[in-house]
Amino acid sequence: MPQLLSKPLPGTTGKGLESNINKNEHTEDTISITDDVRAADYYHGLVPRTDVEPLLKKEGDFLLRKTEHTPGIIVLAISMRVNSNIKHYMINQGPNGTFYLEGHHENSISELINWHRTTKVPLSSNAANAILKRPVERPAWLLNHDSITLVKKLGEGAFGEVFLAEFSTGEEKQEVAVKTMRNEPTREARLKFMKEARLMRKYNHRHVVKILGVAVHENPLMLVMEVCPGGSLLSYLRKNKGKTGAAQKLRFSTEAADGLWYLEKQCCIHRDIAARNCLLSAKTEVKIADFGMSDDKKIVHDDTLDKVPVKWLSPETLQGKVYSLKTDIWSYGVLVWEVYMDGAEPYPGLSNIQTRAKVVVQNYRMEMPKECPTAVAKVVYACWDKDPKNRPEMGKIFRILKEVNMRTIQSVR
Ligand SMILES: Nc1ncnc2c1ncn2[C@@H]1O[C@H](COP(=O)(O)OP(=O)(O)OP(=O)(O)O)[C@@H](O)[C@H]1O
Repeated sequence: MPQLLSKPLPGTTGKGLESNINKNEHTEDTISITDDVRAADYYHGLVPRTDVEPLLKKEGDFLLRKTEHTPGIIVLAISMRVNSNIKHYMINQGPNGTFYLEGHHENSISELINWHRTTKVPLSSNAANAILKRPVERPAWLLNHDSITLVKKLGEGAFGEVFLAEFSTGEEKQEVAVKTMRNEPTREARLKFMKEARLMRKYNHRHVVKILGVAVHENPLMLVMEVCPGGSLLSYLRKNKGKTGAAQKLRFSTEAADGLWYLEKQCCIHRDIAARNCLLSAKTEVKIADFGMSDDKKIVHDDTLDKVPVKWLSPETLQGKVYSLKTDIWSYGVLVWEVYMDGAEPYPGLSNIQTRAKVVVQNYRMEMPKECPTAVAKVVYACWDKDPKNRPEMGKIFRILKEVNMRTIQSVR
């Protein structure tokens, strides 16, 4: 029985900042990620197969990555395209410290890979075409921990902390925000983290937070994104209670609609639209953030309904556990309510259970405050139509709000 190459990831013991994260104290997570492996262009770290498969385009394209072989057991594997499929071959370690796939042993992993490349000996005797041809380099979004310096904590999420950080690319340094994954993430948590990053990579819009990449070579996993110095829209509204003007509230609502319209066109169901998940740039422009629950499907069935934002969810989602773009439209209505109510908690005084009963059974809807323009209030009520088919699309909402903006500007003149 071959010995597995790598050991389970132990916890990080680093002390750093206000948390126990320090980029300079790398987790000694495996016995074999030696410098030659770490430095190899084709070493991709702990990246799920969903992320590497699109990179392996031609027969013989290959890369090296870490993968969770069985729960808690991390191994090194060569992923490659063979006979139009993607195959993953685990690297084994011999008792005397050598590395091998089947029969041939070498003293290091890079030597083993070189040997298979130059001799053209297939990686498996069962796959004559499993011949290594072209090493696939790490894509630009796969970052090194060394290029990220954490500066200060900005906030905390369910999976870890968010930091202000400095990201260096060669000579250039850039301020970024880094979402970290608590140490020793479960496989499920790690896959969720990578999925969030994978979705964010697809989007490019001025009202959607941009991702620069992920650092996954070691713990803690890091998601590097544009920094939004204004913090969350919710905390801004609360801090500026009674001071946020009508024009600004309309702008916040319009910009959020713009970002969501873009996501709607990309077929992205965000699933957690709320003021707490909108961030503000230095110029207080709204950026839709937190894609931790999102999916690029038309419909998502999620049986868990555990820890869900009940007060932001539509009746059919609460009842049928089904999420669609129309769920986001409903949540957008709640977001606009939050904006016009200076960040108040929706359904004041009601618990989640009471809210659910009132919304689903009694068809109760919150009232929009008087200061909200009639056209905007009408949009919100349309977003809260019991029948998802009657809810407007985001493009229409954006156009209506834009028109209200124009009328406001003209009346001021
Ligand atoms: N790009 C960013 N720029 C500035 N601050 C940010 C950024 N991203 C997050 N933050 C801060 O960190 C806090 C936590 O963000 P995060 O998205 O992890 O938390 P969350 O909303 O609880 O998400 P999750 O549900 O995924 O745990 C935010 O409320 C915000 O204050």
